[in-house]
Amino acid sequence: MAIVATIGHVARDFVGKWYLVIPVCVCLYFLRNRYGRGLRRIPGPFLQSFSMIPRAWQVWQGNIHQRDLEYHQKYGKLVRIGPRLLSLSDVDEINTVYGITTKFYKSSFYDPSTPYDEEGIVPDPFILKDKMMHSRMKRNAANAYSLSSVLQLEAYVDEVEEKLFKLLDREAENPENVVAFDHYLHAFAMDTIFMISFGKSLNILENGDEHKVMACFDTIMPYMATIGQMPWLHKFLVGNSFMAKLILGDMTFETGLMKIASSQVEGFKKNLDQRSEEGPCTFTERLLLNQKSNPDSITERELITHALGNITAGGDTTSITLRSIFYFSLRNKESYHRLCHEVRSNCSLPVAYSSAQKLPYLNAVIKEALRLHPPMPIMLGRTVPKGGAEICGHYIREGTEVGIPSYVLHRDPAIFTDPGAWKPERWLETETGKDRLASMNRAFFAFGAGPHTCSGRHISMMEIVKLVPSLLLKYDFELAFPTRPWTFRVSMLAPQKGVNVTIKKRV
Ligand code: HEM
Repeated sequence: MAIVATIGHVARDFVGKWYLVIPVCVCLYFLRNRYGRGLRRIPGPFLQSFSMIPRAWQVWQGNIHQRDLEYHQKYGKLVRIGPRLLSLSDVDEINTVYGITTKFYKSSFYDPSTPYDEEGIVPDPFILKDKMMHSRMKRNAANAYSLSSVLQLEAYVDEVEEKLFKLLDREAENPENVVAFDHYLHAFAMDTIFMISFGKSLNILENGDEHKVMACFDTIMPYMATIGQMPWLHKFLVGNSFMAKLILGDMTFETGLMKIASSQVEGFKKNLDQRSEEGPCTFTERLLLNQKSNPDSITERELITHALGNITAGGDTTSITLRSIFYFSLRNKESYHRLCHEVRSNCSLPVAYSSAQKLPYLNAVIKEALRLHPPMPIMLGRTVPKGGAEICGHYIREGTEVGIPSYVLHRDPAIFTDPGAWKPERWLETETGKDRLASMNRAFFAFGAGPHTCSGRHISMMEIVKLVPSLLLKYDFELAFPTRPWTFRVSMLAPQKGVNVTIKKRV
């Protein structure tokens, strides 16, 4: 009786203090987050287990790669970084989370990256949670990304390279000129990927960003990464057409870009009879040929989605890698000279992919650039499937989000000795040994892994393997401000600024 009376008193007091209802509910919600998600025993920063707000704020600040690295150094391989969010840095768990047969699926982190059109969600493989649909789409475009198709795209890359060389020749007229190389490499990569995909350059190199493609990515990437931490907010922001206009203004590149893309596709369709599988074919023509031989395999909407997806996924990532290659090797003179020596003794202009791809040190430099500064350094979120899963010796409930940040995994000192240092030679079997190289390759995560692994990696490698030797054959480079480090802000990607060089023409 006494207990009932006490409860009655508390309830009456509480009803009188109605203004406490909201704070009490919020506190209960935070406590449930902290203690009711089955992750209580997993170490991590204390505050972050109560709410996703601190994590979202950290991502917005742009240095989440550094924070995650510090957390893993302090707490170990498995860190709780949100109420239902775990960061993993364990090469042995790549297969569990990302492997070919895994049941883990893309988490809601990708929701703010989802494109919509008048028919609803655009089926972009990058964001698809539906595994059946994802594998169907990927299968039907696989030959367009294959190595043999990529070899047919070389001529398109050469055309954009010529434009770049003309501009750099002009810059080199005065060897004292400070050249914004980061911008040139970015414009080159955007023009090339559009050219490969649609057979026409965006011509950013010559005309600047008139379609606002780069500006749009610069705005949307931090949004995607930040709101990806609290994806339910997306429908009130860019997921809402009124708010999207307010936030993005006229920076939706899709209209201008779609116009060019659609007119190129119409042109290709008219001339498709003159094209054959043997090529040369642009990416879009290859998909149109697939459609012609099996009309049910790919719809027009999917075809455009694949091709426009290349622009979103392939322009910034490739230019980030190019910048890293030049920045790191120019800061390490010995490495730069070794690279120049290899290229200049084995290649001639115009550089063919088939010959340059055999250069061991060039390949090591590219891999080290992707290790030290992975273009997509953040955690690639996946949701634990029905029934839960065992990760790093812990049982993790279904619905929990987990993921590996490549920036952290690539700095695991147990796998990479002196992990913060630029050492391309670590990737040479002659200098590292077979076993160690195999374990490093297992931990190389710049392109992701499993069914969602990067579709365009061969395309990107072809561009890089052709361009870097061509530039080194034509010019001598030096950093304009050798003691001034580059800057970068991490969101979905990690685009750098401040890669300024001086250029001397050689040939
Ligand atoms: C150095 C350059 C590149 C890097 C480091 C890179 C990195 C990545 C990563 C990490 C993923 C996996 C994302 C995830 O699991 O959530 C991915 C997916 C993807 N990438 Fe790349 N990428 C590069 C270049 C390209 C290029 C040039 C293209 C297009 C031609 C491209 C097209 C794609 C596509 C379509 C996906 C989605 C694949 C899927 O989910 O099935 N990427 N990329």
